[in-house]
Amino acid sequence: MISSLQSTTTLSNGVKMPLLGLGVYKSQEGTEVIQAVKAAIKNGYRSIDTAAAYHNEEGVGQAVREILEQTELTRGDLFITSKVWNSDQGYESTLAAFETTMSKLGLEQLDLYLVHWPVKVKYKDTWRALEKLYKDGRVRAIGVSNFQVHHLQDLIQDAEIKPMVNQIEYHPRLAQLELRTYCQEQGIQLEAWSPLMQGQLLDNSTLQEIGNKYGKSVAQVILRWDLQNGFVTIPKSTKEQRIIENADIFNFELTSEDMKAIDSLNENRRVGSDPDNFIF
Ligand SMILES: NC(=O)C1=CN([C@@H]2O[C@H](COP(=O)(O)OP(=O)(O)OC[C@H]3O[C@@H](n4cnc5c(N)ncnc54)[C@H](OP(=O)(O)O)[C@@H]3O)[C@@H](O)[C@H]2O)C=CC1
Repeated sequence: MISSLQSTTTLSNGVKMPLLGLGVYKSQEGTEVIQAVKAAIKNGYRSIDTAAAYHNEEGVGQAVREILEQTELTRGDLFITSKVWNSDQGYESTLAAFETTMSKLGLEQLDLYLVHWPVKVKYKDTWRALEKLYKDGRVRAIGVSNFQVHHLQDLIQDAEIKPMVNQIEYHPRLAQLELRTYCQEQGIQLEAWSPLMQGQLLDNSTLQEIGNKYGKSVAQVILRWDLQNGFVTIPKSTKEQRIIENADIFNFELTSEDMKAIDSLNENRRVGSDPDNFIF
């Protein structure tokens, strides 16, 4: 149920994942990311989305440690995600990358580990490494990111464990309809990255009009639309006021007309790379 900032979705293996989390891509390692993560958790967030490629896992880990010392929260209250980067893909290299991530984070167990991008030829070996980490209890859930339907079909046909999550670019300009249907059929939880289209939708008049009806900002309208569409969402901000604003989405409900009006903004337009054509 979408009722509060602590609301969760249940992944296919029974693990509960918060519906809303803080993204930390481009949050600078050190003071900036530490302050953002602490501000988020102090204001009720329970989930943080980082990656080896963001070069801020040490700051995320430090913020988590400080929060656990300063509050009554326990490690089990928090949900930390990281991702294996493209140059580390392959079986042994993923296992090694995971150890580096864990020592940077200073954690014993990760909540969710994702294959960051579907690096051709390698992603199946990478997935076998994630399956091992899961079976060994090092991670509570495993998933992928930026996988298209054909990548998922290819992966699943050889996999022992189906991905529990697919984290994809998703916002009102990029509806991902086919992928969405496929993941829902397969029981794969969808998670929206760049939900605010990196700020590019904030002056959209349709979204502004909908927001005005509820006394909500465009960011809040989009994030609520994510949740009502069944997505976990992870907006990024380093500013406490916006971190609070982005989480204040549990006290209103978009009508089906609002949802349709937002759906109609789709242009199949990305701000990030195309998973079928990326070079990094
Ligand atoms: N798996 C993948 O390949 C990818 C995953 N991600 C994940 O998704 C997260 C979110 O995506 P991201 O690309 O960061 O972009 P978002 O769509 O979350 O937008 C972030 C931008 O919007 C600004 N912003 C945030 N909240 C507000 C607000 N309420 N009002 C006005 N401006 C606002 C932020 O600025 P400021 O910080 O100054 O507030 C920042 O410039 C990432 O941080 C990362 O964790 C992202 C890209 C790829």
